[in-house]
Amino acid sequence: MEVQSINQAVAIAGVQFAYPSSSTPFIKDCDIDLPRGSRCLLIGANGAGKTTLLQIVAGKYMVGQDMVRILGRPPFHDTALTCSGQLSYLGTSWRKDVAFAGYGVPLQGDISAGKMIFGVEGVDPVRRARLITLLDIDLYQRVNTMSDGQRRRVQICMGLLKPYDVLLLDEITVDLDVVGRLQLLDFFRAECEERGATILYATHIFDGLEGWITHLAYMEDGKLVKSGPVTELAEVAAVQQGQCKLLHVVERWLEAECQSRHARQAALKAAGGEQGSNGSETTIKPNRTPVSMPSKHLAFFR
Ligand SMILES: Nc1ncnc2c1ncn2[C@@H]1O[C@H](COP(=O)(O)OP(=O)(O)OP(=O)(O)O)[C@@H](O)[C@H]1O
Repeated sequence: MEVQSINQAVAIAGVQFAYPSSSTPFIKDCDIDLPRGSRCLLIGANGAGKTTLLQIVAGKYMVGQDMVRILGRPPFHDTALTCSGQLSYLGTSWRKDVAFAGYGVPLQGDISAGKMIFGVEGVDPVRRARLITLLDIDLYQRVNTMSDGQRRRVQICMGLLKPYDVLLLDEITVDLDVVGRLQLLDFFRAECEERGATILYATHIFDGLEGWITHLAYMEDGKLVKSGPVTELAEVAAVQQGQCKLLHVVERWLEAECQSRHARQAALKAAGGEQGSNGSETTIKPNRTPVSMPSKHLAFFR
């Protein structure tokens, strides 16, 4: 890998990763360069590999030291990156991990939100107060009496208490109401513009993201098929100029992906074989439409 510019926050180059249950790499051909201060939207169909890629970038899986660099350092090998909070990951597994291990406080327990939030040491009180207000947290409410969305707000608050340089978000706003989500997006934008923080955000909810994102990365079956600054992606640039909706652009990409998968499967079926959605293995993806299942299962859906 070339020497990284000091302005580069995230550098992903030639990353390859296979889950232990598979002999072939699922993640491949993924290159992303994000300068400091950027906000990159990571999108793709269910099962495309967004969470896997985010977890690789978060240093949860080992890949070659040159394949992923965060602030010039390899996240799996350089554990100080995550321990210091410079690299932070908030996602669905974070919900499970932090619920029982984060800061030694059980998030499902009979404890007030305030006790949990104020239990985190070394926090700037101004930042903490700003987050509590922003996320509209009732400090006196016990977390075991909270709704999913309220508990989610406490989790997000705790995850953002310490300022990060690079933040990885995996569908964290899914339980939030519309206003809460938009306010959080504004907070993130300010973090990027004022402090030079960098955000990589995987989501299926595009509301409020037009004009928010600076970069986009679209994954298909473990590969990045479109990525770069929004100004360099013609269809997304049109979104930024208000000519169309991001939702509709992504919908077109997903439909095209689906159609080409079906065409591949039909061709294989005609040739007498069976193939999985990535064209290399025979699999059933439970979150795909029935049409993508091997032909022997289609009978159930006819
Ligand atoms: N621990 C694991 N072991 C083996 N395969 C896994 C594991 N975790 C995920 N996968 C597989 O990797 C693929 C990508 O999953 P991943 O969760 O990264 O997708 P995603 O794009 O985040 O999907 P979604 O939008 O549904 O959250 C899927 O086919 C999934 O079944």
